[in-house]
Amino acid sequence: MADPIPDAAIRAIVEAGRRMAERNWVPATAGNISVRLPGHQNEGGRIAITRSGFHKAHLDSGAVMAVGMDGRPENPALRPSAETGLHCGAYRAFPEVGAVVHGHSIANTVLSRRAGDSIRLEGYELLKAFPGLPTHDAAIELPILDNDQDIARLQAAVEARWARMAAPILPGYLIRGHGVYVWGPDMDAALARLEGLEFMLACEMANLSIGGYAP
Ligand SMILES: CSC[C@@H](O)[C@@H](O)C(=O)COP(=O)(O)O
Ligand SMILES: [Zn+2]
Repeated sequence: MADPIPDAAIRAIVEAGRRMAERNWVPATAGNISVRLPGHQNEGGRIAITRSGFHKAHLDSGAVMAVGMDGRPENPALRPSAETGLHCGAYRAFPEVGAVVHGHSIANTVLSRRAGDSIRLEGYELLKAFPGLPTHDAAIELPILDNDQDIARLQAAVEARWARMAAPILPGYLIRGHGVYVWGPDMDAALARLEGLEFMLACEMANLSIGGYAP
C-alpha cells in the first residue's frame, strides 16, 4: 500500500491554489501545482500533484494525489493533472526543486503569443526574485515554448531548450498562449518567483498599453 501524502504537502498545494486564484492566474480549472514528497516510493521518488480538472481556488485533500517521478499515479483510479509530465520533468532535471506551480495569467498568455522564442526582462527590481540576480541591473531571457497537447513531446522540447541554455538555467518558462511554469526549492520560493515574474509581465503589458517608455 502507498504511503499517505503528508498533511504539510497538501496544505502547501491548497494554499498555493488559493493564492494563485486570488490573483486570477488560474481561471476555470486552469493551472496545476505539485510538491516533491520525502522518501522514495519507487526508485525515482514521488510527488503530490493536483488532480485533473479541479478549480484551484477550492482545493482540498481530495483534489491532491501522488504520482511517481514517471508520472504514474499510485492510485490508478485517480487522474493526475494532464500536465504532470512537465512537473516530473522539472523534478527529474533539478534535484534541488521542491515545488512546481503552473498558472494561466492574462499577461503570460498575451505576451507569449506576441513574442518570439523568449521574452527579455531587463532593469526590473523584481528580477531579484530570481536566484543569482542580486540587482535590478540584470536581464533574463524567459524561454517560450510552442504549446502542444502532447505533453511528452512538449517536455522533450523543454529539455532540448534547456540543453541549449547557458547554466544556470532560469527556474521557469512560458508556453505560448497557454501559461507559465515556475519552480523553487519549496512552495514559498516557487510562489515568490511566480509573483515576481507575473509582476514583471504585467509591467510589460502596461508598458505596451501606453506605447512604451519615453526614451
Ligand atoms: C481549463 S483548460 C486548462 C488545461 O487544459 C491545462 O492547461 C491546465 O492548466 C489544467 O489542467 P489539469 O489537467 O486540470 O491540471
Ligand atoms: Zn495549463
